[in-house]
Amino acid sequence: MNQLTDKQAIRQIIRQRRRDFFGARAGKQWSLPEDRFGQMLDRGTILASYFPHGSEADPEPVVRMALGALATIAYPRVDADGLMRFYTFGPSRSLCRDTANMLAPGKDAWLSRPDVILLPLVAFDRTGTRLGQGGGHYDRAIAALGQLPAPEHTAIARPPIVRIGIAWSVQEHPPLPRDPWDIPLDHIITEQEWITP
Ligand SMILES: Nc1nc2c(c(=O)[nH]1)N(C=O)[C@@H](CNc1ccc(C(=O)N[C@@H](CCC(=O)O)C(=O)O)cc1)CN2
Ligand SMILES: Nc1ncnc2c1ncn2[C@@H]1O[C@H](COP(=O)(O)OP(=O)(O)OP(=O)(O)O)[C@@H](O)[C@H]1O
Repeated sequence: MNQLTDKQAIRQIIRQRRRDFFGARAGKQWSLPEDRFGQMLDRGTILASYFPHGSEADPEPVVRMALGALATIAYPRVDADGLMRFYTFGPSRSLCRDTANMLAPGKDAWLSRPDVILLPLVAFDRTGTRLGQGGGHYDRAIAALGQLPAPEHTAIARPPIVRIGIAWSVQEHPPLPRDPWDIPLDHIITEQEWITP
């Protein structure tokens, strides 16, 4: 099997597992297995979350922690040019359906550059490989953010964006295929544990 069909086969298996797990869970609520945010989140940090879809894990416990630290929350939006960007809510706090048909901040939202990104995923492995929906949205968005110049008047390079996968424990898979464009995760948080490859 080549890498492409490999990825697709794994997506099918894990999506089914995720649906079964989600369907059987009486309480969909979960809490963070441990608080390791420490220095990661504080006033002024921009944290990108996402609106969960279907049986995806809900990043709500992480968002609640971030709001407590006075961080700002951003959400992804797939724009008409097919590129995904991150936005914080504008004055109207309106939502729209983006071109991927996901809930997203509306027209007046502000384009932003997150410091920490929570990534939805289909499957992950312990080395930080992430298998998403197959659109390549997150890999392309993070690659584009990395190319932005540092803020004006500073000689200091931007710190790298921290990437945290959010998943149910059943989405773990033995070593996944990794393509050259796949940007690895720094951490994975499940309802059971915090994994740092
Ligand atoms: N909650 C969430 N928001 C997100 C993403 C995501 O994966 N999850 N994305 C990540 O790139 C972007 C949108 N891209 C997407 C690309 C494809 C599909 C899709 O085809 N979904 C299928 C399968 C769902 C399932 O069973 O798991 C579907 O809706 O039928 C959805 C979103 C941005 N926002
Ligand atoms: N940095 C990049 N530049 C150009 N193309 C890219 C980049 N990253 C990914 N792609 C393209 O996106 C396609 C899908 O990639 P992949 O299967 O890894 O998606 P995914 O990470 O599972 O999806 P998603 O992030 O949307 O959930 C690939 O065919 C690849 O060519």
